[in-house]
Amino acid sequence: MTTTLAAPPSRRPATAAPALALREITKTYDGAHTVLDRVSLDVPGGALIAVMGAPGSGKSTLVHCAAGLDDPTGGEVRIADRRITGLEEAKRTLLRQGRVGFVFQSFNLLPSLTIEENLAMPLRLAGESEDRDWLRHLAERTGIDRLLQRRPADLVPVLQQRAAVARAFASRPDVVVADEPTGALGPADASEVLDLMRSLVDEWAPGLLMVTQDPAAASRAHATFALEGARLRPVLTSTR
Ligand SMILES: Nc1ncnc2c1ncn2[C@@H]1O[C@H](COP(=O)(O)OP(=O)(O)OP(=O)(O)O)[C@@H](O)[C@H]1O
Repeated sequence: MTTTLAAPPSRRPATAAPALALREITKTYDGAHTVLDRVSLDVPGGALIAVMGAPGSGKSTLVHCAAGLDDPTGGEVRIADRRITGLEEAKRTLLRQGRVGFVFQSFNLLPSLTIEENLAMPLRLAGESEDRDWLRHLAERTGIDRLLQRRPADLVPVLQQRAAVARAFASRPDVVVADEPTGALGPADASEVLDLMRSLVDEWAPGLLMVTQDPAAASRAHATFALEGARLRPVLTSTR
């Protein structure tokens, strides 16, 4: 089953391909342990899609395959209609660096760099020139503009995650993937970060795929799916 959602208003043309498309993705470890079984999903630009699942259900595997960090055993992943599956490693890395942003549970900011340098890193990796006006705007929009010369360890967790969210959007990616983005935060801080991610998706219109065990996180999504028994099924939730 392919689940297609009507994209909310966005700056992407209505005819554009989904920001992220998973087609019949299968992932089997050690030739025997099937974690994803013919999973299909469209993430349109301007949509935040949540996938919930118990520990060990395959959420990280899904994110890794979707973002081109890992190749599925079968099926196809397309990012803005460019196939990422089956590409040789160097080409896959190049595509990922330019078109995919990442938010992790543990922030994963580079500790030796300032926040400003962390924000600029995706542009450098993608071989783009450092657009200082854009980075300044990004920092203001994510509420970290006064912290650009600090290092990650100087910031409380919620500000580190704000900076990580800013970094994820820095290269103006087609798709952002978030793996348990609220897992290291208390409820109030989690709510703040979720509101930020949702508002950036609404404003800048990448697709955002978030895997989480947190029902509060899923409540910010345009649509929610459950990963169970290696399959995805839609979940009815009230969205905000
Ligand atoms: N590289 C690997 N080699 C073999 N098995 C793996 C590998 N990565 C994950 N697995 C197995 O695949 C299953 C799904 O793991 P995954 O980390 O994707 O689940 P998850 O839902 O993200 O779990 P959690 O919420 O605990 O992080 C688990 O049984 C795990 O042990």
